[in-house]
Amino acid sequence: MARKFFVGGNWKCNGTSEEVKKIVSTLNEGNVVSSDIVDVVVSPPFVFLPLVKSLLRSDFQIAAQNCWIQKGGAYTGEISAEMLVNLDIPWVILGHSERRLLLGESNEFVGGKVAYALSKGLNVIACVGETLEQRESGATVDVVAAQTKAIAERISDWTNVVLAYEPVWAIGTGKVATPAQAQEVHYELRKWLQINVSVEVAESTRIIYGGSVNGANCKELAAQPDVDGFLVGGASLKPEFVDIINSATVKSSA
Ligand SMILES: O=C(CO)COP(=O)(O)O
Repeated sequence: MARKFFVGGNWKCNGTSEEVKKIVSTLNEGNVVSSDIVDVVVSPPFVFLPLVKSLLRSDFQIAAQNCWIQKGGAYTGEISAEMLVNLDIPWVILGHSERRLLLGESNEFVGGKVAYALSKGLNVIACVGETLEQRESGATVDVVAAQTKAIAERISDWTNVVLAYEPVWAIGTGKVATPAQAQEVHYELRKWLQINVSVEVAESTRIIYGGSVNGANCKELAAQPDVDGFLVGGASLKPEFVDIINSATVKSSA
């Protein structure tokens, strides 16, 4: 069965309520392809989740950018999976490289978060990716495999997981991976899933690419056989996000 194209917009730590309203109205007016061929999920900062939920078109979904590894409680500054469920937020991004690198989230910690979020009924966009140094030393596949393994060891059902390959050197740098570079790592990740999880999970799990995706480069990336969509940062705050969503047609017309 074909994997449904998936486009996530990670707004990161950006925006005022006025700006958020503007972004949402641009999306609401956007002429996008049918939700039969693409899942669109936008991820505002926590404080804007209710606002975005109240305004956003009903064919788009919402993700939080993180959640805690276990049940809520005395964890100052954290947001629990239970709270997201309570607010009817269906998705969460976990293991983003900005959290891994700036806040020291380990592979095991991210794996634990993915397992806990899934156990509470959330859908997870789980991020993996290598640094420039790791790429230059030839460690890319080992790094993303280790990150994926820490997740795979803790979960038994991949149905509600989207895997996002985001090479750190391509994030926010304007230095996008070439379609061949993205395809190579996506292929390796799928092979890893096939060998270490199952053929079915490898075939059905969406592996999306993130790192300087924009309206101009999305189509060529989308044409790669193992690229099932995108996780977009900077360009998800701009009108061109609509063009990125519509790159789903590259797949449906293939
Ligand atoms: O980190 C990203 C999405 O999660 C990618 O960010 P940019 O698209 O701004 O490079």
